[in-house]
Amino acid sequence: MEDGYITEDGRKIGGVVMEMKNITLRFGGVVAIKDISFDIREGEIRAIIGPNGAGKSSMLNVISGFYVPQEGEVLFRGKPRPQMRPYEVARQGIARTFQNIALFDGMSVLDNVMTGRLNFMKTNIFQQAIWRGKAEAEETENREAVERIIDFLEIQAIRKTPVARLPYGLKKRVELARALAAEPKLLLLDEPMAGMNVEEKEDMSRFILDVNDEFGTTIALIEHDMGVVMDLSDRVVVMDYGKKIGDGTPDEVRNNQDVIDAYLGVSHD
Ligand SMILES: Nc1ncnc2c1ncn2[C@@H]1O[C@H](COP(=O)(O)OP(=O)(O)OP(=O)(O)O)[C@@H](O)[C@H]1O
Repeated sequence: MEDGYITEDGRKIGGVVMEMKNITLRFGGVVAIKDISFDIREGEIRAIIGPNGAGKSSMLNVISGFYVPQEGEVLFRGKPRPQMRPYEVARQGIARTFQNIALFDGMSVLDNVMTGRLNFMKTNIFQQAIWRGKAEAEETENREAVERIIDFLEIQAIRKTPVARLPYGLKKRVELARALAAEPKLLLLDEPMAGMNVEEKEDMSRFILDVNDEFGTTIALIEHDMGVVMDLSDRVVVMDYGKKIGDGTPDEVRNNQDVIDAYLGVSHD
């Protein structure tokens, strides 16, 4: 597994992109993450699952660089990473979605997805005033990239619709579109299927698989519901009460007694 592995469906998974080494994260007296280690490989769909309060969101925030753990180390492409501002995270090629949808409600789908391109907009307002041609070329390029993503996620019909008018499942898809507009190498999804009905979950699963397949995007996602990620993920980390209780392929994890107990609510301390 040194340099990667081949999945059952024949996809090549590369070397380690991100490594979490003995991470411990505390909030005052609460230990949200206790001495957890795992890695994420290039091209992989990696899920972190666990019951309520297991520490998944905290872990996603450590991966994204928003939280710095009190103990342990996060290596991104082999280098330790410091706490970072959101734009610095974006420049590293990392984009994320949020559990509570974070879109601009009054703006159209198209404009919301455009905000994902901010890092590609090089000309500033003064350059735009004196050098209109360059600004226009840049705008065209960004619009084309956004339209491609809108087509890819099959949201053409709602491109001009204000986000506030959309049903929940579509809002989640628009959020995914905005994250993709940043052309991330690593995409972090925060409970992408939470609150969705069965059909919406199936759609979202298909889009996640398509994104990974089409763009080769490495995807790390956290999810409460064990069922939905099993068909989707290459490898799964299972957390419970801040600890890692399982890590492996979906089949390995499904048959792990600690995992079964955690999901049935059996205490194991
Ligand atoms: N900002 C914070 N301040 C204090 N405690 C926190 C904070 N964030 C999380 N916690 C605590 O850390 C523990 C792990 O929470 P976390 O939100 O990471 O779990 P989770 O697995 O994402 O839960 P859920 O599935 O309910 O979203 C919980 O006990 C929670 O109360």
